[in-house]
Amino acid sequence: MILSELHLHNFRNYEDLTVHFAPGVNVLIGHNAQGKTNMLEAIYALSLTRSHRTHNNRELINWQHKSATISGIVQKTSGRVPLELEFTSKGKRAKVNHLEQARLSTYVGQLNAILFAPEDLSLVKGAPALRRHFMDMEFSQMSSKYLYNAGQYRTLLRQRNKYLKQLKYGQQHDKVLLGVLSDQLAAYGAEVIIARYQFLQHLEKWASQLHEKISLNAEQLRLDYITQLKLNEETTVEQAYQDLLGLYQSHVNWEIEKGTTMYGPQRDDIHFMVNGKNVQSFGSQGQQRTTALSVKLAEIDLMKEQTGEYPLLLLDDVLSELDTIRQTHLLTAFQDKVQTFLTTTSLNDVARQLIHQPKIFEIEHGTLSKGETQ
Ligand SMILES: Nc1ncnc2c1ncn2[C@@H]1O[C@H](COP(=O)(O)OP(=O)(O)OP(=O)(O)O)[C@@H](O)[C@H]1O
Repeated sequence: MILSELHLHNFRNYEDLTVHFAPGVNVLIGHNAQGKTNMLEAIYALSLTRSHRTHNNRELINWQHKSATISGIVQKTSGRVPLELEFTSKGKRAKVNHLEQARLSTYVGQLNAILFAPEDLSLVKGAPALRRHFMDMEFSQMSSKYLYNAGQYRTLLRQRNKYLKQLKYGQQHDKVLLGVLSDQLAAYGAEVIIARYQFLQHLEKWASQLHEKISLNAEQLRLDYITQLKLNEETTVEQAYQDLLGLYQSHVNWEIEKGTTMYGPQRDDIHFMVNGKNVQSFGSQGQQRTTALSVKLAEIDLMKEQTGEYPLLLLDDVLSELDTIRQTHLLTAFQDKVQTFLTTTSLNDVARQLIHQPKIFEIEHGTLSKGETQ
């Protein structure tokens, strides 16, 4: 898919902007704090209805105004789809083909984008919450069912945790309601766990091929989904539900003592195994980077496999962080198939010879000089 045009109105430091992108590589160049990341953030938000760097929508609205709009035209094999998102202090509204969507889960998936920023290099060595967030963001784009189940799970988890705290401090005594919450939580939790397990298996298939290439055939990558349930390829959602419910039922007193939910997908993790060893604990920094890169790039193939369309690739200032082999991989593997947006402060950081006919935009104080094809 291709984002052919983007309009920003009072989004961050952009007051009014219309930009036409090239189907190939778009380079956004500018000094620090001019609006390069803001533009990638706008594209990412148009895809997922939320920013990759803040949960607070208010931050997306220009300081002088009360609402912000991002809109754009997506070209897919099935046709042209206009998308629009409006952020106000009260919330957000999403439109597909000019029709407002009652549920965000019917909006997400219209435009798919993979964002790769320097902080993604810590996908491997960072905290487990980062990897869970990664799974949620990526799998939600591929499956509205996953998006819905994960959202329901989060809401119920908050309710159950609150209730467990009330039981702990004697503000509630009735365990029947806890049983009801446990049952519902186990049902959504099982859906999330099984979907993550299955998506990770597909992701592993693509990531291991890429990892082998980038490491020049020296390394084999495996992705292990770490969960409290015992899973195999035959495990059904129903079995996972029974197992998770069983854990809640048999540890009810411990959970009340802790005042929080101790079981479920909010405790899961991914282990990245390189040549059989966990690269988080035993890998060099280079191996961790290669792993993060392979996994991120693998999502492109996975999305194509799951949705029939290549996503957009958003590269926020990552080229300067990668050595020549990894840069070459990043730029050569996908640029003829995938519309790419990359930000940089200087073209010296970009191996220009690797990019075929980039369209270059200079960004200064939230305005854009006309894009030129080089
Ligand atoms: N809500 C907002 N309203 C107006 N301006 C904003 C808002 N949020 C951020 N900005 C401005 O946007 C600019 C930052 O833009 P951005 O994060 O895109 O920088 P960048 O060009 O990617 O720079 P770097 O190369 O340092 O990452 C800053 O000048 C900041 O003051």
